[in-house]
Amino acid sequence: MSQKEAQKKKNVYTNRFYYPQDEVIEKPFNWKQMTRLLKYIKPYSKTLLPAAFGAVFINMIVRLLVPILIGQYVVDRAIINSDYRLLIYLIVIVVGLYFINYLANHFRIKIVNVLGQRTIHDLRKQLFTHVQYLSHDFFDKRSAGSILVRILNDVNSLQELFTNGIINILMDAFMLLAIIIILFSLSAQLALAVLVILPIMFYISTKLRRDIRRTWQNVRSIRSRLNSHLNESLQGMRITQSFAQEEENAAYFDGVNQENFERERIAMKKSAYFGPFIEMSNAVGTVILIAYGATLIINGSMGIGTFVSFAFFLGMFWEPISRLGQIYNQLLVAMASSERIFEFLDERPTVKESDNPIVLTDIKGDIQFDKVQFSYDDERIALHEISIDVKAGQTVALVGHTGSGKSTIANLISRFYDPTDGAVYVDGHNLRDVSLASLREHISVVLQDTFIFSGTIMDNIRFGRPGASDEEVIEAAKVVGAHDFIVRLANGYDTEVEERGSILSAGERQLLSFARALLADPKILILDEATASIDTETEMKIQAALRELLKGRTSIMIAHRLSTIREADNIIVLENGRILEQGNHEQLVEKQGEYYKLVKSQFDMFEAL
Ligand SMILES: Nc1ncnc2c1ncn2[C@@H]1O[C@H](COP(=O)(O)OP(=O)(O)OP(=O)(O)O)[C@@H](O)[C@H]1O
Repeated sequence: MSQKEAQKKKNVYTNRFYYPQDEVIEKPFNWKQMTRLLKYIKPYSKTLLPAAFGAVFINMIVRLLVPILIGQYVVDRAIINSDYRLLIYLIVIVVGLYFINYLANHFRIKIVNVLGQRTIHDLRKQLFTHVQYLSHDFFDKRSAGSILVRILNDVNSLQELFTNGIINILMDAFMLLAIIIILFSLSAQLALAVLVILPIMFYISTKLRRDIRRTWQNVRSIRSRLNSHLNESLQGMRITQSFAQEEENAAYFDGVNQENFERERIAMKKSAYFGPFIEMSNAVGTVILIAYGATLIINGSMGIGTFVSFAFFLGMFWEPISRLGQIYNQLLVAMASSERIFEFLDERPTVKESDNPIVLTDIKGDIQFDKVQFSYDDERIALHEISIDVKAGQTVALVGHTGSGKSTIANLISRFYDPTDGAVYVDGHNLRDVSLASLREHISVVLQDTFIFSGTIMDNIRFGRPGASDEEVIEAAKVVGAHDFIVRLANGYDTEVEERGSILSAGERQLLSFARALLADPKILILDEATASIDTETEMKIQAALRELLKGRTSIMIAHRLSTIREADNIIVLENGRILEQGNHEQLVEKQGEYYKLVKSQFDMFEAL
């Protein structure tokens, strides 16, 4: 294989799960964004924040005091005058100060970590809650993986900033200033000589750090792709095996895995430069200190005590410098992450509530579509001037070829989208004027692919009405005929159903979702009937369960089974987003139109009639 072909193949393997917008790892510093980020610390501005600053302040004072005590008092007074008494006092004071420093440091680390964790927790909670309220079109445009990356990785990458960054930036800046002032006041000549290398050192270390940080960001982004790939592969394992695609799948995995290896190798290599570089700058400073400092002592322009204090302060000097460089880089990364987080937070639901929405406390269940036009993407029209009138308690079957607009009609009743033109009414209220939560309280949607959450069977049914008692859950299961199979499971209602309910059969999952819907006791039921062929016995059970479920409700069924369609009060036949005809089964069969043809072709009509 040529190199070009190999690269092309490699790209194919690594381009899956690639979200370009999530790859940007740094952005220029932006004050507005920073102020917005700082707001997340505000709730703690009267509790954790002052406590952290207090601890930092004590720590700084001790660190600045000790070298002065040692140089100016231990060396220049106690040692030079051989004053043992003073020496012992001084040692006790230094020990005491270090002990206070230990306590303050311990306290600081603890508080700063809690502060960071809390802020991250608040931000993640806000982001998730916000995303949950976004309209369907938001999720249509994005893959679950890319949303996941923002809620997990981007929020995580702010953690370091909130944990140490913001506190350290102030502490280090203050410390640096204090050390420079002290160095100059101890010996301006020596300070100048030693600090000449400062700008070069700061420049190189910041650049180096940024470079290293970027390489680690690259590692992080490939890791999240590895996760997405693994997640999808495991979910789709049965399909992979049934199509014997293990080899191809392994090649995809290896593509991402190999990339991960390479990026980690580069990151490690670059990281290996940093520690030695700081040590080397330290060494250069020390050489200047010894060479020039000794000269100053010998020619009598500096005392030994001052030299000792100077050496201590110089030793403390490099740490805040290198940390400030690190924080600066952290800030740039935080800019990119926070921009992506704020982009989600600024996203508003396209389906908006009016300022004074009508709260639907009790409804009858009438539904009207008045010349509804709808398009998902402003290009293709999914519904053309649809007018439908459903009376409370009626069952309406939507029938039509795939893509004809059946699910779209169902989506508009729940107001997951707003019509582009025309209006949908429930009990005479335009859906744009009613409160979303109160509307959806009266509607239950049973999808073809029933979603089972991890938890027990009991929890899954109770999802329909979280306040329901165990007895009510069991009663609902009995009415739809799910009770029998549930009690046969290992732990009955307490059986855990992980992994989207894979321990249950399609028919059982369907019955479970009926029980869930019945428990919710909605006035309007939207039901996407499963197309999966199930055995006649289950089919009959489901049919019986359906009859129970439909009693006293307005029902919109996306129907596939003739048995269901025949019982509907009204059958609406759709084609390319238009209503072709409507009526009950007998009327439509008599008409010998599209419905007749559809039934004939799909359901082996002659036998059924
Ligand atoms: N989220 C979406 N974004 C863009 N277009 C969509 C979306 N959902 C559906 N469509 C398009 O709208 C049209 C109607 O789709 P709809 O899902 O309502 O059909 P359907 O009759 O329910 O089909 P099926 O029986 O296969 O479920 C189709 O052309 C489809 O491609």
